[in-house]
Amino acid sequence: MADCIFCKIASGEIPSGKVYEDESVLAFRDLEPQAPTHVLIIPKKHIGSIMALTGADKELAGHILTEVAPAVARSCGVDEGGFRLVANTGADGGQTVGHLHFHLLGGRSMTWPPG
Ligand SMILES: CCNS(=O)(=O)OC[C@H]1O[C@@H](n2cnc3c(N)ncnc32)[C@H](O)[C@@H]1O
Repeated sequence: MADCIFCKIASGEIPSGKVYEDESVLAFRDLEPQAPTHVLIIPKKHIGSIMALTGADKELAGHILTEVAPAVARSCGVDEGGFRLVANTGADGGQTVGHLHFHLLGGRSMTWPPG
């Protein structure tokens, strides 16, 4: 999507701290990290949010959850200590960038419930 900042990162128009990339997914460090490890995992394809996923995205979604997130967790060294994987969705969910992304936060203890 032309005016989507994460699409611009996915295309390389905007630089990012890449930690993982394949043909369909990109992961990069968050600009304002909320934990020692704070990585965003995004589909390169523009999908607005969790609510915009369709059956056609099942393989992509499964790839992110079963392969990419674990690989990023391992590469960031948070797989054993534990991490949080968050997809903020919509206004009440705190989503400010309208391109589906999963926050992978680790390196410190997380509190519950989330704020
Ligand atoms: C309030 C959470 N809102 S959010 O769940 O929508 O998360 C958006 C996240 O994108 C991050 N972000 C915005 N622009 C960039 C960028 N150019 N590079 C890396 N991270 C970015 C923000 O710091 C924020 O954590």
